[in-house]
Amino acid sequence: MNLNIALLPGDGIGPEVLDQAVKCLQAVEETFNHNFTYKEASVGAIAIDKTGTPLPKKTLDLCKNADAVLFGAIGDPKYDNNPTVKVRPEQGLLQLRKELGLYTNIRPVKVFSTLIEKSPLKEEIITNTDFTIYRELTGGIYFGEKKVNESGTIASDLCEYSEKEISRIAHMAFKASKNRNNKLTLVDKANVLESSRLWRRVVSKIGESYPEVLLEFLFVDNAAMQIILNPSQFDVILTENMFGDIISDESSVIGGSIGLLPSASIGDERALFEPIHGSYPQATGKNIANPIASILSAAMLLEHFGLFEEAMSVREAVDKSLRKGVVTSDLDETSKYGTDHVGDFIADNIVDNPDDFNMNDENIGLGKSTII
Ligand SMILES: NC(=O)c1ccc[n+]([C@@H]2O[C@H](COP(=O)([O-])OP(=O)(O)OC[C@H]3O[C@@H](n4cnc5c(N)ncnc54)[C@H](O)[C@@H]3O)[C@@H](O)[C@H]2O)c1
Ligand SMILES: CC(C)[C@H](C(=O)O)[C@@H](O)C(=O)O
Ligand SMILES: [Mg+2]
Repeated sequence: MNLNIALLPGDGIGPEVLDQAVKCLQAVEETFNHNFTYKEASVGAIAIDKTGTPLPKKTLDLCKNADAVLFGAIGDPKYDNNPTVKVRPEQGLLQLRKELGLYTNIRPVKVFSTLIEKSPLKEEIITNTDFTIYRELTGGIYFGEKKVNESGTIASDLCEYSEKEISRIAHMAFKASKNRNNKLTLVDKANVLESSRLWRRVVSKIGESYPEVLLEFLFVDNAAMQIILNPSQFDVILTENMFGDIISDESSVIGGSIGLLPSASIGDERALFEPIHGSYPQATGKNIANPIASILSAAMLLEHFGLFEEAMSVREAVDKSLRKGVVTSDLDETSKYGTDHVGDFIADNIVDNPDDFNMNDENIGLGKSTII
């Protein structure tokens, strides 16, 4: 298959982890005889430094003309620590999501059996954790009208949703539940927020067309607790933009490190793949960031284009690195391996062995296809 992939390394550890994902895609190309082309462009703080804007037109055009975007991370302390600054790196990512119409963000959460003892939670709580968060990505409080009064003493962010915005991701989430364990949990704050009540009405109505899927509702404050108390009760979680952002970082704790969690952002025409973590500025240039979230995001990219064996070969290589202890220091304080060692190991272990592939192998961390 020919694929034209836009690479947006971004800031902080973004370039380091993205390099490892590209190495793995190149290994897939060689092993499975595909032809991917990569074109790189700047985004985030580095783009502001170069051009004054976090999403230069050149970058947006590259993404629009690509089959898919592979994204590193954005963000820089010089903006994080300055609330008065007007142009921010994060605006680049938000604008990109909006411009590409990436309304569904899929964040799979699963525990690798080899890492159970790395989790701060007890084994009996986290065993069998396997759920996917469907986070709405182009609406809600992130994109509503923002206001500050003249004296700068009152500020507001509007949280607005339309029926259309809710229904398009709801269908995606119901279909995903059908392919998994037929359970969908809508996480909201319908006891307080009008927008959440609209979510409940729209999702309940759509649920009538998916009678095999058990639809449950959970307030977000309770959900935050349940995810830690009893994560195996969840199958697919559907939620709005900001709640999804927060509960996905929380969920990453279950598996032992946020450096393991990938994501896919899907629209009707375009798709972008990125780790859920940020630019982890403290680690920039130190070769210590975990590249697995980025590598698994590349695996989700492969699945998106129907390259399931290829994606599985990447997942198996990731699993092997975990089993052999070729991991970064977030997973093993005594580890002598850096970001690039882990990336090299995984890329070197990408092999075409579909006969050995076994979905039920408990060593396979993210065994199931995560994208419908
Ligand atoms: N999608 C994105 O690009 C994205 C996501 C979140 C935050 N951000 C931005 O990143 C910057 C830093 O934000 P933050 O510190 O709140 O979040 P962060 O995700 O960058 O880091 C939080 C903590 O998670 C851990 N971590 C993150 N990535 C890791 C990796 N690959 N390997 C090992 N450990 C890892 C580290 O302990 C780190 O201190 C901010 O500017 C923020 O706006 C960007
Ligand atoms: C950087 C920020 C805009 C982004 C978000 O809040 O969506 C990040 O936290 C994420 O989870 O991708
Ligand atoms: Mg986030």
